[in-house]
Amino acid sequence: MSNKPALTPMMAQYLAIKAEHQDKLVFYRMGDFYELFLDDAVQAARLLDITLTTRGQIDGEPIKMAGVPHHAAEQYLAKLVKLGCSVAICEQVGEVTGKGPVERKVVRIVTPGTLTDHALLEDKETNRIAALYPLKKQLGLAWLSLQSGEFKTKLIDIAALPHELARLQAAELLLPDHPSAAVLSLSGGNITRLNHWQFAADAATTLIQRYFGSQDLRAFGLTPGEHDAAIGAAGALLNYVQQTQTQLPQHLDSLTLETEQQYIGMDAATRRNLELTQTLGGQKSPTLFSVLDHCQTHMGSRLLALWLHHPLRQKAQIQARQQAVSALTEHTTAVQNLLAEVADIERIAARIAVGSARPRDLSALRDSLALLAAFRLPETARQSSLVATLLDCFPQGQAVAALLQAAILPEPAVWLRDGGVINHGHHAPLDELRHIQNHGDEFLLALEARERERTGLSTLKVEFNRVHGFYIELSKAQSEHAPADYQRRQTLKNVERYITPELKTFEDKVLGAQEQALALEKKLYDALLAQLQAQLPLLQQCAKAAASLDVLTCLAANTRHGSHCLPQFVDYPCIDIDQGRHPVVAAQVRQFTPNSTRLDDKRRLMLLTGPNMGGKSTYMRQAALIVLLAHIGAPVPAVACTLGPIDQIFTRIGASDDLAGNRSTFMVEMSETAYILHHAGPQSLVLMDEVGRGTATFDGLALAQAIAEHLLQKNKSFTLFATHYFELTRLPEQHPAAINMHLSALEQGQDIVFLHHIEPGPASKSYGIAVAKLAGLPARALNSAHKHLLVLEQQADANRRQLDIFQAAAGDQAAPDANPTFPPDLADLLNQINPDESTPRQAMEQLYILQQWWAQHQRK
Ligand SMILES: Nc1ncnc2c1ncn2[C@@H]1O[C@H](COP(=O)(O)OP(=O)(O)OP(=O)(O)O)[C@@H](O)[C@H]1O
Repeated sequence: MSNKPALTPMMAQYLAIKAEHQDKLVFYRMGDFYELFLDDAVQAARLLDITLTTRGQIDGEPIKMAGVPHHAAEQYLAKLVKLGCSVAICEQVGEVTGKGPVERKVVRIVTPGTLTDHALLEDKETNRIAALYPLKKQLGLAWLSLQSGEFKTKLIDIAALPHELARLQAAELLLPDHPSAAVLSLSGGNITRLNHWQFAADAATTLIQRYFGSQDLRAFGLTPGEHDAAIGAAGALLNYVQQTQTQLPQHLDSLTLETEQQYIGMDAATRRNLELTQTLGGQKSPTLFSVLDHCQTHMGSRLLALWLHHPLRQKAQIQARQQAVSALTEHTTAVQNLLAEVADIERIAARIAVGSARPRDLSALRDSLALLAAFRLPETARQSSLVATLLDCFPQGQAVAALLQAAILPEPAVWLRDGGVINHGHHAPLDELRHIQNHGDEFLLALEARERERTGLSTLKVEFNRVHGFYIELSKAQSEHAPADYQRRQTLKNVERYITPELKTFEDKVLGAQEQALALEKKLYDALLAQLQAQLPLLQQCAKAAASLDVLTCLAANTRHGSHCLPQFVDYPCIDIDQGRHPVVAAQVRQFTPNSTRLDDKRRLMLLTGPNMGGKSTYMRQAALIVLLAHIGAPVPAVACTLGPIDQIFTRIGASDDLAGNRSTFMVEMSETAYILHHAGPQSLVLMDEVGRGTATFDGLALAQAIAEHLLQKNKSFTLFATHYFELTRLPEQHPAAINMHLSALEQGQDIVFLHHIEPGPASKSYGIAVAKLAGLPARALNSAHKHLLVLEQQADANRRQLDIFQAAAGDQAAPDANPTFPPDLADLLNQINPDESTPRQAMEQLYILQQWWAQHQRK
């Protein structure tokens, strides 16, 4: 017989629950605490910095334990989820019987991608969960947001995976636990592996059809066989949500199949380089989003961020937004004043869907819906059919507002457990319980008066004591006249005490009133949530309409700062920006110099030169940001703007090491460039900033030239190509679709003044030392640099003169003589070259000469 002490029933219960949630931390509810045991306790104590204690023993070992108070659990959950942990919340669900532990059940699993509590979410960010499913040659990607109800799926190319993930920024990624997933080579992020059968297309089809009550997936644009990987990924997501939320929330949008034609494509590097919602340094501002976001609601801000990452390609959709922006321009103040009072209906709806909405959520929802329903704009605003459609959603919220007005107190308590949430007059039994609690004295006085009158006994009193509760008291003398319905409760020396059925009922009511009222409020509240759950589609529609109105109004209001225009879209190839400004840099400098950008079928590549700090990067990004803004329907910072069809934006800007990915600066630069050369087309906008500078001068120059030529000849994309290689400015001589432009600067003595103005032709100088002076290089170092420069220039002149001797013989480098004559001795030729002191251009020329010398001597 084993002499090990048996597990306590509670520990046995805990271990059984833990066995089903091995990969999660289990928060096990005990009274006012969530307790964690064993390894969970050790991990939580470390991650949350909470005390680790012990309690009881298993196999002679003390059981490690750590706990967090129930009322503060959210902040601990937030921390754990941020660290990538998933937590199973195990609540007491049974009655306390005194026999064995109370029944407990996991009621919810909190994972990074399925959060709905607002304490756990960033206000302005959309929390998404995604699933990936490689199946044969397909790769399915599905994603959903439990806050917004967004639910989408698509088939993607494996090469596009990093870019899709950069776009979605999913908080959690589901993958099948199957060798086929190894091809995805994902690193970082919160990855949850599921049994691969959870991705099976058949089961997924049934689940999706059941959820949406549809007969067929074709309604969603999904064809079995053709889209199996996308269907499987979507099914795995639904299944996971069902498991973690214990039931499927009813508010998911109908599943949509996303196609490549919908949005302008941007790879991960482009989203990063354009600093749409995050700076290159990882901060939240200054970014395009931070500068634009004057939305009044958090749901508006989230939608704006979504739009920035999803520029539209369909002209009709963009123009509908443009018309809405124009129609709202006159009404921005009225709309913004309204929206400033509107709560985050989208997130409240999500909390209603999962049953976790709090009383203050419902009062905020009530007030917001009522405000929206009462809102009117003049007819002129409704000339935009989009604005009219959005405004027409709001009156539909009136019925829910009325329901909540009737059901919820004007200012309900924060917590349902405290009571004081359900309105007076909503439910008669609750009113009565509250009346008893609040008006017990009045009842007793009235009862006393009534009984005295009925019995005619002058000593009759209604009293209360802790031991005997309520009673009617009569003097000994009058007690013999007590009515028949008086039941004796206590006999004292001079008095008799009685109870009546009415007083007994009252006593039961008063003593239990508070408890009963709380229980009743909870029941009524749950019933109200169930009623609201039936209205979720309507709530989400109102939320989406309010968010869209918020973004469109924000875009309209932004035009007040400096001149903006609504771009015109044409069907021929062109990017024509008149006097454009960089929306973020312009908001930061005192005076911004506007610049125009003109590219068309005949001018496809602009070679940009100019001093460091001259504004090349700003100019290039400005063009991309204006194109992007134009495609979300926003007014752009320019005097005029005409755009032909654009399908993708690519950027190769700046150099950064990807040490985690084991790629050097140059490797990153070249793999990003390779991606562009493989994917850019004639409708793409490509920004290339100083490509080639990450390697030796000759290699860099040669690569830069080859890349520019590839873009001109093969990709035929619209390209802005900034470079410090002056040799490249010869490109337009061979390629008429290339043009030279430069950012101008003025020299004043040893100083430089940047004009930041774009002008035709190549730059004449690089002004590196003047910029170094601006950067604060010590005077001594600057002087020394000047001297070195002088020597280098003199040597270069000398070299040039020597080269000129060759050139006299060799002819023009651009059009080499077919039969130049050279000195017979190679040593002579080589002696005249000083590699340390040659400029890249001279070095190239020298190479040409050597090559020709060699060719000539081969022939001899
Ligand atoms: N059009 C403009 N008007 C006013 N200020 C500008 C303009 N363009 C750029 N600037 C200012 O000049 C700074 C440098 O610009 P930018 O980084 O674009 O130069 P660059 O030519 O790319 O430099 P480098 O070659 O060193 O990368 C910006 O941070 C901004 O403050």
